[in-house]
Amino acid sequence: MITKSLLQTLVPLVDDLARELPDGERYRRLLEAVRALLPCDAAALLRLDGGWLLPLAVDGLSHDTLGRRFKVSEHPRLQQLLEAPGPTRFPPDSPLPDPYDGLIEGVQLEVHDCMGCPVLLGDTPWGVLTLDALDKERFSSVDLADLQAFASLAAATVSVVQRMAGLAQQFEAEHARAESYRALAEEHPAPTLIGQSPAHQRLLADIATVGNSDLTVLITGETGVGKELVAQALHAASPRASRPLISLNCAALPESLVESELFGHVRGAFSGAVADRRGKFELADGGTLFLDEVGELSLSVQAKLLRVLQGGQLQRLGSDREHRVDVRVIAATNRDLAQEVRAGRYRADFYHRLSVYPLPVPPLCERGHDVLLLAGHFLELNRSRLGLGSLRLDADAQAALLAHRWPGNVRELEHLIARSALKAMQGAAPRARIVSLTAAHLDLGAQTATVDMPADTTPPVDLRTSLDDHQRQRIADSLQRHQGNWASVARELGLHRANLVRLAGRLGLRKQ
Ligand SMILES: Nc1ncnc2c1ncn2[C@@H]1O[C@H](COP(=O)(O)OP(=O)(O)OP(=O)(O)O)[C@@H](O)[C@H]1O
Repeated sequence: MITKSLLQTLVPLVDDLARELPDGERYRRLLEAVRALLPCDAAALLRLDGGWLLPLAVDGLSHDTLGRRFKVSEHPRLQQLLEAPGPTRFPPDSPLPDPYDGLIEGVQLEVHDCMGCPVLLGDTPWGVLTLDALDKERFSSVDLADLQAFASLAAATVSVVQRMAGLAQQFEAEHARAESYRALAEEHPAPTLIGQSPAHQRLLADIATVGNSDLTVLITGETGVGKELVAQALHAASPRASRPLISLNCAALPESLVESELFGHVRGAFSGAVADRRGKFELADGGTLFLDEVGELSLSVQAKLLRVLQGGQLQRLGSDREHRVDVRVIAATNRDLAQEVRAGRYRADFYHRLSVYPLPVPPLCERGHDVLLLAGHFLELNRSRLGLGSLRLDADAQAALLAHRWPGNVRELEHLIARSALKAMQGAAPRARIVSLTAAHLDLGAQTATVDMPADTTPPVDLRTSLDDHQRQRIADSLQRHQGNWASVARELGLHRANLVRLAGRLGLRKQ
């Protein structure tokens, strides 16, 4: 039976359906209403994507939950909710692990009462609505029909969002992915750029604007900010999405090989060329070519590339035949190419040809609380990899993550979480269901303090010199820890090996 209070809560939400509201706000209001009416400590709305459930909105759960991606096959409660025809309440003594154990805001406790309902668009599962409480009998008086009413409203909200965005095609694609989620034993969720900060929103808007064009894009940004993921997102947003995205890391190959990798070669073009081979340009025909670390190309390769970009024609090494290619180029660099041009190390014409649409990716320290969402994403990956029930952040760990400057950006965070998860697991009680990461596991204090509070007891030094000193010290310390293994040092510091080697050369730690 529909009660008066249910009606009073639902009517404003029905009104919302006909109003212009940001998508996030719609979902937030829905969950707020769920929490106002049903006696839960947390509620979440998750969207199905292949074999994964992605939280779209959470209320009462720690902020990092929004960045987590839950693999359905690893979370039996979510799987059961998704497959049920209607609402399910789990028995309070159910032995099944709860995906939100340890994630209820502000407490480290396990969830004790849990219910949820599939959200269906037509007959197709679109996602789930979940409710959790910290004590055992909280939901005993809840009428499952109330939960069903909210799930139906969630479905209506989703339909409105999709129609308003004119996403008919995406709607079809999502249906296809949702339909076959059991068949999709995917190891990783489709790559998504995680974040909600204003800087991140601007990046997404830029991707949407230029993605749907054939313009050449130059993605810039510090090491580890996610330039490669941005390139993938640009390709996915383009009319070439169903065609190949071919990548070449320009820093990883010596000059002679870069040319043959890019343009291909014919048999006998050089010793070792035992057969004709197509280059990346030909492989990317009709699609996109991603040139990573494009700042590392030599002047002579830049000249050859420029000719292909201008004329759309190339010759394989050792051949005089011309091949016509239709390729969109996306390039990325962490160098300041304008500065490289001024220093005579980069061709001005090539630089201008590449940067038709310059796309800067903001450093992590400018993305506010996105660091927690990203931490949540990496925590869930590590939870799964280590076979843990739950991997959560203590409040002091969250504060430490927010205070750190992240010179190695998202990659540094990714490696830090992997390292700290291992430490936390080793320190936890055997077979602990919830493992908590503390600030001590993250061990960021000294680094954060050093960056935040430069010592002022010594005579003043310019910023460049003090930065160099700091970097020299960190690399030297890490080298000692890893017995001189440069690959391990690069991993620890969140740098590409080639960039680390170059930096170490400049700092006098290694012969150039
Ligand atoms: N917004 C994001 N959401 C999820 N994962 C991200 C995001 N940004 C970066 N990552 C992850 O961080 C790691 C580093 O990202 P990526 O390799 O794209 O950085 P990059 O800028 O290309 O680095 P480099 O300059 O060193 O080549 C990858 O594992 C990537 O998946």
